[in-house]
Amino acid sequence: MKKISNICCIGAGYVGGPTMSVIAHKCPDVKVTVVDINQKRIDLWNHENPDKLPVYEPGLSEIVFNSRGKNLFFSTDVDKAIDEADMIFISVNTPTKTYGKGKGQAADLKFIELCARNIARVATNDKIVVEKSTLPVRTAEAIKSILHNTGNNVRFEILSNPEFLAEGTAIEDLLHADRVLIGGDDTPSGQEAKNLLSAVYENWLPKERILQTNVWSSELSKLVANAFLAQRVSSINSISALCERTEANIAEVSRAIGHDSRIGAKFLNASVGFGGSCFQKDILNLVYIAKSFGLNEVADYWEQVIIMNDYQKTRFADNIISTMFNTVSGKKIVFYGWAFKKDTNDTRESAAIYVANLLLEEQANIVVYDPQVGEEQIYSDLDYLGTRSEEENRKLLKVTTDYMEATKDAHAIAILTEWDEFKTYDWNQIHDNMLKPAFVFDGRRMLDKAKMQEMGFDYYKIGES
Ligand SMILES: NC(=O)c1ccc[n+]([C@@H]2O[C@H](COP(=O)([O-])OP(=O)(O)OC[C@H]3O[C@@H](n4cnc5c(N)ncnc54)[C@H](O)[C@@H]3O)[C@@H](O)[C@H]2O)c1
Ligand SMILES: O=c1ccn([C@@H]2O[C@H](COP(=O)(O)OP(=O)(O)O[C@H]3O[C@H](CO)[C@@H](O)[C@H](O)[C@H]3O)[C@@H](O)[C@H]2O)c(=O)[nH]1
Repeated sequence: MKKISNICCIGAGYVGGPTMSVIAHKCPDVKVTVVDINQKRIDLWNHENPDKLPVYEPGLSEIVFNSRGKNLFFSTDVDKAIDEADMIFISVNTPTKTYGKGKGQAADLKFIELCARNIARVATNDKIVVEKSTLPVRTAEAIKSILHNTGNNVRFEILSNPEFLAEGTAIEDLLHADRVLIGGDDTPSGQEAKNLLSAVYENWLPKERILQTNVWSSELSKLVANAFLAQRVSSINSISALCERTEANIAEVSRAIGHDSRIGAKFLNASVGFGGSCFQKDILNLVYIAKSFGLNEVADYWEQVIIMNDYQKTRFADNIISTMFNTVSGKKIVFYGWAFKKDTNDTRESAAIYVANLLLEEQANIVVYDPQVGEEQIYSDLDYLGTRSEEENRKLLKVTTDYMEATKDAHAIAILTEWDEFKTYDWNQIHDNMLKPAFVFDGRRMLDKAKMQEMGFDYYKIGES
């Protein structure tokens, strides 16, 4: 095999869709087919209206519409795409297990195993199988074992190529990746496979940004990268609590420490807590792996990152309750934002869900506005927690598409996502609309405190007293 000409990706989600679209865009000679068992998702990827794509990412629809039907295809015919491909990416979900051994911590690998078995069943010629999903260290071992025991003389080379894109900036991150990590065996065929995958990325990235390692280092590095990033957020959030008691200002502290080139300025924004489908899941996975090797101190060390994040979400909700005279029962609280960060429609593990849940426990009436997240998703997030009946959730929480109307007779506004548009609102009018005192709880540190106070708001910003 001299060059890859046919790629299949199993899993058309937040990673598979954007990643393969960029590969197709940058490698016009390679046919890329993204497959999924979810017919609805595939139909949306094939939709004629760019606003209907299942993933919202700035710049994504342009790239999809450029290549779709030429060398980029979305399909539910998984077997056909596997059969035709010389390189198969596995990009399916690997959520935290909700049952059995490792429940609540270990990664659920059932979707990965199904993919491996599917490939083993269908493949008739040699394939390179690439783990794109985030996986516990040594998962490639299990995939290898399934693939190598088919008895049909097909040779498989397994590579680990974890994805580092962040949602909201996926296209930028893919086009200008800091690094691409490729883990594979040091055998001649392993080396050849690593080089073939590297050649795909070299179509748009400088070679020195493509790092090759063994499979296990690659698998583990993905978990460690997320753990380090999340740890920074938890670290700064822990200090935000201290700032609120001491008249120190978290923005000034972040700036002061971030100027130290050894610390660096990124990922030091205090917030209502990190969300997203990855940070918590991957740290829990790291904790589980450490425990399974008897490394309890290592496990405890990383678990603290999650404990601090939970504390930050609870602290935010508690502060709303105590500031509003220790009761929010029957009070209208408007949520600006539900997504776990701006520029995405993804709500997985969003802090908003947990803050809402805590306030609903206190019988608050919540009205949610998010520019990209719809009613169905918001109720499904809440119902999933199972805290109260579906009827009760719909009675206590409403979803709106009118951010201004929502503020009429509201007691408070809580900012949960840092959507840029919130800065452009007519906050004077919002103040007029609200009951007084008009509370704003800024969980994303978006607005100018002095101006908000001048307008008459009772304004609370994370990390400032
Ligand atoms: N979301 C991110 O920003 C991000 C970034 C880096 C890495 N990751 C990792 O990438 C992986 C995928 O994440 P995601 O956010 O894209 O998940 P996702 O849930 O959005 O998409 C996964 C897709 O895989 C499909 N699928 C599951 N089993 C299948 C099977 N047997 N055959 C065909 N399709 C199947 C599902 O229907 C779903 O559409 C995870 O391991 C995640 O940890 C995610
Ligand atoms: O200074 C910061 C930075 C981030 N966050 C929050 O942290 C969460 C995660 O943000 P981010 O990392 O930007 O988005 P993700 O899409 O979750 O991306 C992370 O998780 C992906 C999935 O594994 C990795 O590929 C990325 O490299 C990694 O950044 C969000 O809720 C952010 O609001 C903060 O509160 N403060």
